[in-house]
Amino acid sequence: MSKPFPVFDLAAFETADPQTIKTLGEDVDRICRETGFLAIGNHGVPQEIIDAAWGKAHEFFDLPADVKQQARAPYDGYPYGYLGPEKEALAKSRGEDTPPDLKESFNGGPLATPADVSDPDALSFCYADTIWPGDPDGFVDAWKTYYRSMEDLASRIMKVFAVALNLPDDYFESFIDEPISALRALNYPEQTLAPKAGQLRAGAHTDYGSLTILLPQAGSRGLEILSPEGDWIAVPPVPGAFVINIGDLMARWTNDRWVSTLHRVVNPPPDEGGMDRRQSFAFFHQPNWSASIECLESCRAEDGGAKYPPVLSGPYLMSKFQATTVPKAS
Ligand SMILES: O=C(O)CCC(=O)C(=O)O
Ligand SMILES: [Fe+2]
Repeated sequence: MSKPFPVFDLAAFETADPQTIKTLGEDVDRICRETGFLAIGNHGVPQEIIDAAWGKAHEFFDLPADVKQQARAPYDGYPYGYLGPEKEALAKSRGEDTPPDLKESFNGGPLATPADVSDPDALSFCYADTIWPGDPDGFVDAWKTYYRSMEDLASRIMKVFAVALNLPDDYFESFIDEPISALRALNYPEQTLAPKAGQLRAGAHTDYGSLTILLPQAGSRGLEILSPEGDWIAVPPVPGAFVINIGDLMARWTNDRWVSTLHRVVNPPPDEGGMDRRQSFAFFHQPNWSASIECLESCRAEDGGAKYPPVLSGPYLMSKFQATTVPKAS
């Protein structure tokens, strides 16, 4: 029997007494050791901000393909702008060769470039311009407002994570004060044609950063996580809540105490009339470009060892992202 999907009450945590905070932190630690997926309710992000961004993304995906292409990423491996269907295979991030994912997406990076950034890779990759669409009207404002809300929510969740790891609640602050997070609106188009063998809406992958804040379409199906027992289990959208999951950098920070769980988005079953379109938002919170992600002292093995060498947040992200690009057919 699968356990009910855990929902964490963020406002309750933030206003609780020290003993309750500790207990809630222990709950989060347990969840992050088991699956690293939970829902965050009572998060305080205004519904109007969510609805506005969601609606504009929906209008954008409804545009004809040639109009969407006007906002396309200018070359393969460019991180932002519109990425049409079959342009990325997430399973390739793990070295698995699959047909490209069926999803299309619009991607946007940090809203500003800090004055002290000079690394050419940082400037040409994560601080590259977002290629904004001209249509629909109001898209950019709604997007930026949602992005800011996610940035703020992510830093509040990082405080919960610090407590869950028995660290001072501001422990991660200096690693995430110039975050290089990206927001991705995803659309899984209606499936009128049978997929190729092994082709999914989004192939099995782990996320790369510290944490992801997902907003799956209300009532939709398709998101699955690999359970510790090795079964694919459905993650249901939780009304009024965001689904969050930890990424690879959090697993590295904690020496795999916490798991960056494999997940995927499967095709709707054809025998249930399921060709349905599905939309989602994924906010990938990513520590500062040059933050060194190194095993936390409290997570080291008894002999002081760590499973992974330190990595820099930005270069790690860049290498993972570029591995998933589907090169143009020549
Ligand atoms: O659309 C979803 O529900 C999940 C998307 C996802 O896992 C991703 O983009 O990394
Ligand atoms: Fe993901």
